[in-house]
Amino acid sequence: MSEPLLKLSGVHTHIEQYHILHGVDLVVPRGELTVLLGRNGAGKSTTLRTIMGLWRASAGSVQFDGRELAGMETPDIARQGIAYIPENMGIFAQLTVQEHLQLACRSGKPDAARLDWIFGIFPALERFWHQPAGTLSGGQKQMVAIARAIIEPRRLILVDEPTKGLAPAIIDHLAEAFVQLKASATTILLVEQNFGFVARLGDSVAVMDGGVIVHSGRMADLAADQDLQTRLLGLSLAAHQ
Ligand SMILES: Nc1ncnc2c1ncn2[C@@H]1O[C@H](COP(=O)(O)OP(=O)(O)OP(=O)(O)O)[C@@H](O)[C@H]1O
Repeated sequence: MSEPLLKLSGVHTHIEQYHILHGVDLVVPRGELTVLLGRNGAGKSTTLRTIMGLWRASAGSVQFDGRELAGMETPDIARQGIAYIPENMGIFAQLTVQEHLQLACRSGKPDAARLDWIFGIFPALERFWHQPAGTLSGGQKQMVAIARAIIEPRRLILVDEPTKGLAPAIIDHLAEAFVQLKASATTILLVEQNFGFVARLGDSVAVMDGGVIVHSGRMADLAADQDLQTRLLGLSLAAHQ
């Protein structure tokens, strides 16, 4: 098997006086969609922010294609070809869809073929191209956030709970978008709580609890094993209620 694209080993993160990640070991294989599951407060968002350098790892290593990211500044991490879509999406209400995508291009102008590919995935973005993002629905804003992340080719995309607060029809559309993104050989690390959404999409899965990874394996194995789901997802929920 080839070396994973991203590998976290023994990562600890402190936020002020709080010790949040307690030695995270996580492997993200190349070209796959890896899902990070776990209850609220398990440390999933902190893991993504630590990879991006938005929180500093206090110990451990974050290897990206053999290069150490821990200690690097966030813009340098992004320059490795890593995009991050935070839970709040970071959309600017006054800027149009066009302006969001232009700002995300180093050349200031999206590549025409790439833009056509994105419009194929999200036709609504072409329709609302000149509209301020503040006037779009939650699902359409999520599409802007994803489009902005992939307007230039990326090696790894980190996505934090893209389905949160979205209607089922929009979630189905997003699932289709992720299928197309995967087909373009982009590696994806997706944080989710919606198991139905990711059970079909994920290649590999890791489950977090209490700031550590408590399970990792193939998503197909977890999706087919009710007992394992209950033990990992149900039990961890019950234990913390
Ligand atoms: N800025 C902060 N200051 C202090 N504690 C924080 C901060 N951000 C997160 N935490 C704490 O870190 C822990 C992990 O939070 P994190 O957001 O990583 O969890 P999560 O698994 O992504 O859950 P959620 O789905 O609720 O976002 C929680 O106990 C949270 O309260």
